[in-house]
Amino acid sequence: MSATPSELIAPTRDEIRQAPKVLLHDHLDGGLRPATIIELAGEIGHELPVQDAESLGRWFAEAADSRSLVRYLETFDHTVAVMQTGDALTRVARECVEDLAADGVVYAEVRYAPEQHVSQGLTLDEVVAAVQLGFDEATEAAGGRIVVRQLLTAMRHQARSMEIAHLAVAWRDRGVAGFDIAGAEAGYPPTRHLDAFEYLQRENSHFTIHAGEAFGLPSIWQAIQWCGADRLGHGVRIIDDITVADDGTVTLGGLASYVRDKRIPLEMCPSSNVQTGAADSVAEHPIGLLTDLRFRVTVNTDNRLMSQTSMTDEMAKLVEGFGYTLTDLRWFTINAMKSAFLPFDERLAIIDSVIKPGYAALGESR
Ligand SMILES: O=c1[nH]cnc2c1ncn2[C@H]1C[C@H](O)[C@@H](CO)O1
Ligand SMILES: [Zn+2]
Repeated sequence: MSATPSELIAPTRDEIRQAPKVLLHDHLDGGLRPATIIELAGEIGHELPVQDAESLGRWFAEAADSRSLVRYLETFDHTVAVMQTGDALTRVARECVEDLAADGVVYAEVRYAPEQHVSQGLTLDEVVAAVQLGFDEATEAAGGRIVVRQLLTAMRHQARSMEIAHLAVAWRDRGVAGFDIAGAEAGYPPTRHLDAFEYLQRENSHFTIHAGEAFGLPSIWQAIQWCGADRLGHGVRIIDDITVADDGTVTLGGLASYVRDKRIPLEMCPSSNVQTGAADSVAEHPIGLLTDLRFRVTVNTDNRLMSQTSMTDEMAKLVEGFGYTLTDLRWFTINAMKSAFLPFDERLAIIDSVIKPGYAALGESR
């Protein structure tokens, strides 16, 4: 069978932007517009390293470009500082959805840690409500072009995961689709929060765990085999359990086999991984091999501000690095939608009525 043109021709940036995209791993406090940070900081007297929006955007990218997750995470001090009131949270949430919709994202799960937004007196409940208000306002304004859900994150070095898990369950029918843990990985294994994960499992809830980013296989193994994670945030170090011989023969270890066999979704964030040192470049990112081996790979932004990126940018970089076509981008997108923490019928509806027609309109119809 001869290849169709879309299988041979690299999609243009404009085609990638138009194509429906699904985002499962995006931090609310990692995606603020620089101009918004400056305005909000001015209102509360928070001192920023630089004063104009363009330099601030550059500052975040350069400071995050540290080859160290711990140093990368220090940049969040400034974004979290300006997200301490209901109005600020609602604004940031609204702008996040506006930016994602303008980028052609049709479904997004956006995460943040409610416990980091209570320093000026908001309750955890008020934090979630303020974010939801922003999401609701923006999705309504977008006229149904985008569906957005919250994921509530607990910080792995803190001890509030059980509270946050309860919060996620309490908000499950009001816009919260799941739970996550994030923050410095080395020294803070997922099993530290085992009680929260066991509680969520008993509640039939969904959760993902940042694992296999700044620490290797033991973290992934714990996340899956002890904690029962539905998905892996990054999971890029699963590559350590795969060997490729000189003749090209690939051997999967027990954990890598399990992850692939069980179709455990990998929330891969190429640009972020280059900044934290988890990968040397996007073109050398393990996403290439993992895609070839048909792991359940998804493409994500992680932190649009710190990486100065978008879903279109991440996909464009992968197209450049690996020669991916619209067929591949559609595969990533359907993988992501299948892996969403949304009820099955709603996932299917978006695949059938939004994603497939969207790619077909661009000439990708298989
Ligand atoms: O890539 C990441 N790995 C671990 N933690 C992260 C990453 N990106 C953001 N975070 C942290 C910093 C944020 O303040 C927190 C909640 O979104 O999650
Ligand atoms: Zn992340």
